[in-house]
Amino acid sequence: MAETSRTFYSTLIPNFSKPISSIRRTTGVSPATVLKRNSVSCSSISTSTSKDSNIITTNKKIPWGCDVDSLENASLLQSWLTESGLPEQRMGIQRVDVGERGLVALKNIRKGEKLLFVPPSLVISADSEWSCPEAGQVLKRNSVPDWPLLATYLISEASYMKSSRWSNYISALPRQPYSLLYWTRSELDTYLVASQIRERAIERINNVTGTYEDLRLRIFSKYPDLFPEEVFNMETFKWSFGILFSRLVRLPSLDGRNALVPWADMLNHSCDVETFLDYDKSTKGIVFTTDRSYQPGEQVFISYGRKSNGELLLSYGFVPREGTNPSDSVELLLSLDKSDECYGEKTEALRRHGLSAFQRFPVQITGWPLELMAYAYLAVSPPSMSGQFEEMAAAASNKTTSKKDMRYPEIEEQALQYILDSCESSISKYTKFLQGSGSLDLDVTSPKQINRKLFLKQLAIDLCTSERRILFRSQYILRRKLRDMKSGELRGLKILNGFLKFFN
Ligand SMILES: C[S@@+](CC[C@H](N)C(=O)[O-])C[C@H]1O[C@@H](n2cnc3c(N)ncnc32)[C@H](O)[C@@H]1O
Repeated sequence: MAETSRTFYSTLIPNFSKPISSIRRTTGVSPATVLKRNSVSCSSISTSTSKDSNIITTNKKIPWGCDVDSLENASLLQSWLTESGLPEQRMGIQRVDVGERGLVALKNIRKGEKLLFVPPSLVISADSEWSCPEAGQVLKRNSVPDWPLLATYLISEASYMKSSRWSNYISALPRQPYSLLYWTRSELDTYLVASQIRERAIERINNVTGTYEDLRLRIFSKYPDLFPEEVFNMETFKWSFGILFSRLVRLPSLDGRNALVPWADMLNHSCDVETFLDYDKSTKGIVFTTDRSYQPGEQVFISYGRKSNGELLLSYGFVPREGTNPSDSVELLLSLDKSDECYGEKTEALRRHGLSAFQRFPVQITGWPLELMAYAYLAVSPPSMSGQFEEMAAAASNKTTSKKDMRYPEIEEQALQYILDSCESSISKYTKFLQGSGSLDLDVTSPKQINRKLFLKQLAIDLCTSERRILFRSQYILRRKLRDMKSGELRGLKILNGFLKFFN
């Protein structure tokens, strides 16, 4: 199975590929259609220009969905799926140790077995029928891409409550999915100050906000009967995008279609398994093939993809235990020195290859990518090497196939020292956060807030500990390399001195 088939899709939301224009008002929408909907107040949205602008500050409850651990709604979902054609399963939804609710083996499951068989009729995709077909037609006429289309679809169906065919599915979805979308700006600043995931979360929140604003301006405001603001607002979009980020799956064997797969999306992630959801052409259903055996009562897992702990926190709201994720990585921020006399020239070369004077690169416990090394060469290279700036920038951008293993022995030591300095400055930020995290200001008058704070703090501590561990490893390797280089140089110098003495 292809790698991509296994991943819960979590890239940033695509922007509209072309401007949505020439929208005409449709007629013939029955007001009763709108009245059937349940209203959602948008009074909780903050549009202030404060530090928290673009971020919803109050988490008003969504009137659909359930508590993240509700088994009652999950069993209603199970009954409805069975009535709707889901074949008998070898797993059941239960309360679990990892991920609150999950799928548990009911029988012995062998390694290599195909499980699930969710038929395409029970899958939500961009082609699903709308309870309000006119709303779907408007979005399609305006070429709204899959992600915003599905986010709108989910809200639309949720608002139809029992009249939607997906009502049992939506009732079993978490009312507040775990995701960094639900962290306020000040929570991100406080708890993720050391981690580059903070930037990724801010980018994502801005992306979701921007996507909603785009839809509102270009479509919703022109069709208020189809998209009333009590239903289609920032709060409901935050919910639907939170659901998509944590549950949408990409199915390569169905032309890479993005889909919500009820029942299959009750499976939790484990870093120890390498099995992913996909459409199986022979059985005509969504399946996954087990890569280990399970005893009755054991929780069954899939993989959400080879993601770092930071990426798992960003989309799914959890951090695996330290040292258990072989795909873990930390993003290291590198930058050009503004006082470098070639700063302008280097920045230009980077810009031509889609990079900037500040760039993040992933570092793994096993090492760092060639792109990072190329960026470091560029950052430290002297004016005499300006003829090579272009190839260094190209290699840093990963867009070149040639010169992948480029080496510049004359500046290698400076380049490694530059990476070491960046690593150490990042380590000191993590250490400062981790040392200070014991003395955070907890509000003891509000137990709910304490729980939230403690919960977020624990996630941040887990993330920062795992990210710092990777940096410590890089620091060790870099120091050793530099020491070896220096002792090599010293040995070279001694040999040279010996020669000189001999000839003298
Ligand atoms: C696709 S859903 C899985 C079903 C989910 N547990 C439920 O009850 O709806 C993904 C969510 O499950 C939880 N989850 C999945 N794997 C997890 C893990 N290894 N540790 C903790 N939580 C996990 C996270 O809340 C994540 O956002």
